[in-house]
Amino acid sequence: MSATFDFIIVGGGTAGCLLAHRLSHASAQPSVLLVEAGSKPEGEYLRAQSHRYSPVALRPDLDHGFTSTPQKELNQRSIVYTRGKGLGGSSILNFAVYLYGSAEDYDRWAGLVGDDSWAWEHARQSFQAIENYDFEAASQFPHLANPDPKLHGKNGSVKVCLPPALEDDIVPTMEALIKHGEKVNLDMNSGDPMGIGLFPSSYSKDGRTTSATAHLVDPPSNLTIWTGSPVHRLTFDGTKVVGIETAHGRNASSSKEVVLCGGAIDTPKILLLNGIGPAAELERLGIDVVKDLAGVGKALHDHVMTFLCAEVDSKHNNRYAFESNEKGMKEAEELWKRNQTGDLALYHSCLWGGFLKLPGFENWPEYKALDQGLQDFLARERTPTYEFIGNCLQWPPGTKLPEGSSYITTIAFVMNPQSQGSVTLASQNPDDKPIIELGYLEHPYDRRVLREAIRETWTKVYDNPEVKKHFKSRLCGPEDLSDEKIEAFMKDATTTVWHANGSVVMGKKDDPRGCVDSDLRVYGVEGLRVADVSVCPLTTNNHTQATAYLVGQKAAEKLITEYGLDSGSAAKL
Ligand SMILES: Cc1cc2nc3c(=O)[nH]c(=O)nc-3n(C[C@H](O)[C@H](O)[C@H](O)COP(=O)(O)OP(=O)(O)OC[C@H]3O[C@@H](n4cnc5c(N)ncnc54)[C@H](O)[C@@H]3O)c2cc1C
Repeated sequence: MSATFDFIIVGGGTAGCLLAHRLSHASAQPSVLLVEAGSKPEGEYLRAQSHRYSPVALRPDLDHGFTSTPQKELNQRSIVYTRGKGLGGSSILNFAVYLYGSAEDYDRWAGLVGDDSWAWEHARQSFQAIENYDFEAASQFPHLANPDPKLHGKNGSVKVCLPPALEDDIVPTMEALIKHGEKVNLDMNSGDPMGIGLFPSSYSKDGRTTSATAHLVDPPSNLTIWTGSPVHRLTFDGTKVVGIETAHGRNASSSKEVVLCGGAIDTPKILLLNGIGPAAELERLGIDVVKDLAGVGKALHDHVMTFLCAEVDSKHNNRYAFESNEKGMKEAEELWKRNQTGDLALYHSCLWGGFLKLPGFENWPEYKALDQGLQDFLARERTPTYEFIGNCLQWPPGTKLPEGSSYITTIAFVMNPQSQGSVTLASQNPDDKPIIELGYLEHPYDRRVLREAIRETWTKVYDNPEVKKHFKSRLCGPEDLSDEKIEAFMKDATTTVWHANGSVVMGKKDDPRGCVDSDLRVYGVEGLRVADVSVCPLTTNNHTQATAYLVGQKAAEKLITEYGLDSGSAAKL
């Protein structure tokens, strides 16, 4: 006989751990089962700032190991599609940028789904409930970062922090850009992301916060956690979901609901395997249809980016000298282990950049061809056309530089991508990886944005006189800034930001692509909700972990209120 829980959460990732925490701490103490495919990750190297880019390489066991189909617009390249596996999900191995998105995103989200609880004013309160913002770090650079404490939370579990120290080149480079006309944004998480600024991150002086380190410390006795347990089957009573079965045949029943938090690739996979999706597609694979739902696995959206890297003289910065010095690196590891200080707390601890408009975008034919509602949204003051990051890993990684040289890596991103991909099943075997078609750059608007964003980023940073005087050579970038050369470069260099979303999209009842309603209930199936970034009806203008936390928080607020689990919490909505 299987054990029965009030709620079963499938996927202990970014959204899933937060949801498990909130539900299990509600005053009614509902019984909650959290079922995670991967392990409970341990290990010091997941923790230092400098390692923000390396968990995937160091711990392949924490990655689901997906690869996309060959991409038509990217010279038929396939993209390695990392997804976190283990308690914490993708928050274990993401690059830790912590940005909310624009107020415009949430207001548009609310409008698209017809539910004000997703609008900015409510989203802002939910963001505050999630975070524990460290203001001390910011106090050192008040002209570059000065968030208003009233707009941020102190009582949440996700530690959000501005960098406590900056590498040598960051302040001068930001100041050089500001001198040449860039607006500085003192709080990138105010709902207005426009301008350049220091990006907060989910690193604190204690290291990386994952959703598991934030939300699963000391779990209460009414929260049961199964790891190493990929869920393959949903169990049904007619069209009502009443439980789950894992790959190893372990069963559990739900007396209230099952909530899928498997992320933008696995959640549609679980639905499709269990007969919820486009009927014709399921029948072709011999899967019995429980609910014909055309949008499942469709509308996959993602941010794309290209790295741009230049060799500079080492008077600009000494990142390369640090990274290429094995002895210094070992000492830094020792120091980090001893007291979380030293070079590993400095190098790559800070990402800075900007969310900006591309000049003249309103006149592009690619913009004018979009529907009017979208054009209006893109034209709003707080909606960026592109993002750039001002310093990142050396690119291509491992490039050897002569003594006296270092590097600056910038990144250009497309915001509000219009290209669409899909997640479909390769077979009815749950062990088979799904087919991930990303559709990158297939929409002409995205190609235009990326082309102009590359030109703007390159010009803004490398042609700035303060940077140019240190410039030595191009390590990664277009041969020149003509349309032709940039477009050729895009085909070779465009890659993912791993922000997949929208594959089980939230929509109004009459929206043909809608899979869940604004309370996250799967249309036409009782007892089943989805709470992860697969529900996003638009790709928010940020890096998506904060959006995942927001969806987890909203799911908790809605379930707690609906089931009357915590009388005090109703006021929060
Ligand atoms: C390499 C990388 C870098 C990134 N960098 C950033 C960044 O710097 N800043 C930022 O904001 N965002 C970043 N992101 C994106 C961000 O981390 C994700 O959008 C977000 O974490 C997704 O959260 P989620 O809850 O939807 O899914 P996830 O956090 O991926 O959680 C899904 C969970 O479900 C589990 N699961 C899947 N299938 C099953 C099953 N059948 N049974 C049981 N469990 C299952 C998975 O193992 C996983 O634990 C990055 C992502 C990656 C991969």
